[in-house]
Amino acid sequence: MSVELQGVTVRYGPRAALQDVHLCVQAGRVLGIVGANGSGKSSLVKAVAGLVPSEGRIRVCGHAAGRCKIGYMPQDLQAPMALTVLEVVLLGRLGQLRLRVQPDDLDAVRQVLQRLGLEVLAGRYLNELSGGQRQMAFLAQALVSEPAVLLLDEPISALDICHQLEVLEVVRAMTIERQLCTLIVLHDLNATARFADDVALLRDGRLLAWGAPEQVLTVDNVAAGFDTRAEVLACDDGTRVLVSRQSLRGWVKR
Ligand SMILES: Nc1ncnc2c1ncn2[C@@H]1O[C@H](COP(=O)(O)OP(=O)(O)OP(=O)(O)O)[C@@H](O)[C@H]1O
Repeated sequence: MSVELQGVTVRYGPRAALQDVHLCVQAGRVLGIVGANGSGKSSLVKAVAGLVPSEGRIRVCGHAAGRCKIGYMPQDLQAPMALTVLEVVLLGRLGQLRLRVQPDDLDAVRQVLQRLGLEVLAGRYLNELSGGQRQMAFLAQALVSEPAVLLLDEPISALDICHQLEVLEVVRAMTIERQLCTLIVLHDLNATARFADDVALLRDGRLLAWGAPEQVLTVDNVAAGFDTRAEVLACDDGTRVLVSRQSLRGWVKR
């Protein structure tokens, strides 16, 4: 199983948001997608989900985009608020649901709620939750569908550092256990370096770099991708941490 993009372009009207992107994600691996605001990250993920038309070739588990079982968590989380967390997560089983909710559907929901530490919220209404709790409920919805491909668009943007770590650990563990192809959009470059097997760096819709985190998240690529001067610091345990030092854009006053 794999997700393959060959020469993929996404246009909104005459403007290309993504241009001629070539990528591949194998089963059991996490691809971190990074890039500046507006660089085309969400457009890439939506193209794989079959939610926006694209040119070029996208193969998802051997099929055209949109024809394989996909768990998708969008960046903008809009939902009918008169639903409980359990109901929202159950909606992730829509593909499997029959006229009556079966025990295995409820089991799957309970398991994913437990995995994310959300059991205590199961009966709570979405509009009574914090932004981070709501974000975790939607992550649970994406995971419960038992997808072959997991597409997560900024799934930790509202989470505290502890929940960020836990969520990324769960995503990585489930990717390996279930041999998923996981594409995850993140703004945190250090979290990406730590949790992704491969990283794709986009700039103005083009793929600037793709490969192992230490090859992609270099000082030069960060400058080219984000107009930011960064520094790499070595930690005691051998890991590297990127620290942004200075915007390289002229309009920032000092
Ligand atoms: N529905 C749309 N109609 C027209 N233009 C769009 C639409 N969606 C996105 N765009 C444009 O396409 C480009 C890429 O947008 P996209 O949302 O893919 O970027 P992104 O990298 O996910 O950004 P961010 O980090 O801010 O979420 C941007 O210039 C954006 O303005």
